Amino acid sequence: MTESTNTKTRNQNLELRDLAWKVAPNLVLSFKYAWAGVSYAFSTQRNFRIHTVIGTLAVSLGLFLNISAVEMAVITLTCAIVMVLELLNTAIEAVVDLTVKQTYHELAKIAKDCAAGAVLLSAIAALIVAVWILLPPVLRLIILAY
Ligand SMILES: Nc1ncnc2c1ncn2[C@@H]1O[C@H](COP(=O)(O)OP(=O)(O)OP(=O)(O)O)[C@@H](O)[C@H]1O
Repeated sequence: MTESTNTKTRNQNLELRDLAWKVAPNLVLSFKYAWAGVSYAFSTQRNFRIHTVIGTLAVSLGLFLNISAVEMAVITLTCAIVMVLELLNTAIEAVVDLTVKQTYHELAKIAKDCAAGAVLLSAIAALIVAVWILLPPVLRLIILAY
């Protein structure tokens, strides 16, 4: 690709970006919009609230049990992945609804089902990780108590 073709493509991309209703002019506003996305998901998506509560409980339990730094990192990352995928699932649902409105479309179904499947797989993985890491110290604590 020549230099002029590169410049032309870059200019076309910038023009397309101008089609956004609003572009964040600075970092603070970028954070504000990102936080608005998280707040929206929390207030409208029951699953996101459930994952937030379970994630907070898992991380708190890890801190309480004084597990190792690596184990703590694995628990935190696994919980974060579930929540990140839930946010992406919400974003995909919104874009699909925007595109097909209230009409049935096989591709809309595939997009939504796959996005939901991604959340499901990550939640199963998170459950396995939590049982693997948190269950042994919890059991030890129970055995010590009796
Ligand atoms: N426009 C559509 N065309 C075809 N199928 C659709 C369409 N909209 C929704 N569906 C089907 O209905 C299911 C639920 O869609 P919906 O938009 O209600 O997601 P949801 O229940 O909010 O999902 P989640 O619980 O993951 O947030 C989808 O997984 C898909 O199978």
